[in-house]
Amino acid sequence: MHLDARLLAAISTLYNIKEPTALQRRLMPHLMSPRNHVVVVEATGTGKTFTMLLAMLSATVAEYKALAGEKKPLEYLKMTSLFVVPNRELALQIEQWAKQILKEAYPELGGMVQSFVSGEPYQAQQIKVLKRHGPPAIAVGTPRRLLELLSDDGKATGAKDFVGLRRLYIDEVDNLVKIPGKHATEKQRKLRLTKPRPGQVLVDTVFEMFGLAALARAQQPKRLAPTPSRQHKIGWHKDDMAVSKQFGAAMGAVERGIEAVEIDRDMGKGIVGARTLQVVASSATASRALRSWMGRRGWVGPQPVWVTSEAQRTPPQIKHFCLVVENEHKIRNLQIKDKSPEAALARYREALDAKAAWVPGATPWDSGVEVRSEQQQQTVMEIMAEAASNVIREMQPAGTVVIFTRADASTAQFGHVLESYGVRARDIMMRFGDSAMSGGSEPAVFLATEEAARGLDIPDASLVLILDVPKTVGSYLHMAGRTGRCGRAGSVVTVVPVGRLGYYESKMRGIYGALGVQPLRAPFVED
Ligand SMILES: Nc1ncnc2c1ncn2[C@@H]1O[C@H](COP(=O)(O)OP(=O)(O)OP(=O)(O)O)[C@@H](O)[C@H]1O
Repeated sequence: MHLDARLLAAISTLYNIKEPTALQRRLMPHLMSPRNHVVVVEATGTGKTFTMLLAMLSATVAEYKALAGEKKPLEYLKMTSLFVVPNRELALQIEQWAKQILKEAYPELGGMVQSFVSGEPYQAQQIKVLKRHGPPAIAVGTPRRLLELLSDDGKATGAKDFVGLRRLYIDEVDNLVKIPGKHATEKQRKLRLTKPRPGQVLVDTVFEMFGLAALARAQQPKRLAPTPSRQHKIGWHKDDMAVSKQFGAAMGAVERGIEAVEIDRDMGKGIVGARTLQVVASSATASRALRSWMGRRGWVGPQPVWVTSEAQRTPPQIKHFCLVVENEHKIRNLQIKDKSPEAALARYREALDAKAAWVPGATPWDSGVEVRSEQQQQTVMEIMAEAASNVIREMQPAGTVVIFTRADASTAQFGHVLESYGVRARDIMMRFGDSAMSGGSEPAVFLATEEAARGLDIPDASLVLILDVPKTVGSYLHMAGRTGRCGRAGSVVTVVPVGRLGYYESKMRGIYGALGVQPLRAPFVED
């Protein structure tokens, strides 16, 4: 199957995309083969999400044309593709891309895509669309919201709609399932087993519904919808444990479902050429543990196609800087370790002295977020805001700035403090409603949290500021990856407190080491 020519013309007009990237050349043929399950693990900003959407649109347009050509009712095109993403912002972005592309290429198919996310005014709009037009061909949504709708068969959508599902695309898969890491405690592991994340529940539920619906279709065409007691059982918000207990059976049901679809040669009446449910999972960070977990669970079948390179997970053109706040009056560049034995001995002596002189809670940096007093939090915010405004002034970014705020400060609170330092910033969500972000020549500045910005594409982002110690290497990689998109230049400045006995500073060294990147010295800061 080839990519639809009108869709290609549209992305050329809209985004000036003329040539496929190396990743797209490798990935697209697999996405376009419905029998292939695919796992994509590539650096941030390489076009994974965009390519998945393009394949989904192209396949759906082809199915639309086939049905229209045979004068078959278009309702068979309901819920053929499901795009699951971890956050509302990413779902809205994908929907926006899809609507822009369809408006340019196939204006009559604009209603083919609908996002399903939590919060108003989105929920009211979704229900209105579902009531008026029924489920869309392509649903893009967050797990929690999709589960709510799925378990609400009467009002919105339900298992019966899944008989036609052909594509299940899972973006940022590691964030959706969050399997316990290498160093997780026994308690954390148990908790995740008994309380799986909504993303995991959703995917397992979809498999089950798809399998059961296809099976029911093959055997008892008139009884597709699950019984009310069954609907209750699969309701996430009512009893997620009940759902998790059914997981074991889920994949078996899918296999049987697939067989049933295969046996039902007459499926052409309802589904154009559907034989299997194609599953595609992607992320810039998918650990070995996650990959084997997906394999064991059968999410991507026994032999998925792996599209991955051993290249750096962080784009090589991104420049990394790290500033360390020692106290209210001193900020400096991260010290790069001299690895000689003399230097190691000197560091050891310094650490002993520092330990002897250390007074618990003496500075805001010493205490954890949860025990920091209000006054201390305010001090930390002031210092970070001042540092952020200085970095923006000194670096003079050519494009948008994205600031990741500290975990203990709400973006609204921090925005307020930042404004007193002359930087007008808005929440990242505002990007969807208001394009006139910056006044005059000032760059647009957005405030974000790690969770809300996962996977977001801000093509002209040229500076990312991380005002906290990233939790993990993966956290840093995804935050940093909001810049340097698709080969463009970008800088990332992380501002961290020195931490108790230099702990945060050495954590940053560890992160850079794990990613194989060398932080640069910011010339505007004295060492
Ligand atoms: N062939 C191409 N040439 C130039 N730009 C492209 C091409 N294909 C996609 N792009 C652009 O590249 C960006 C890709 O963003 P996308 O979100 O898909 O990347 P991603 O790999 O999913 O990133 P992340 O890992 O951060 O989620 C988009 O702005 C898109 O317009």
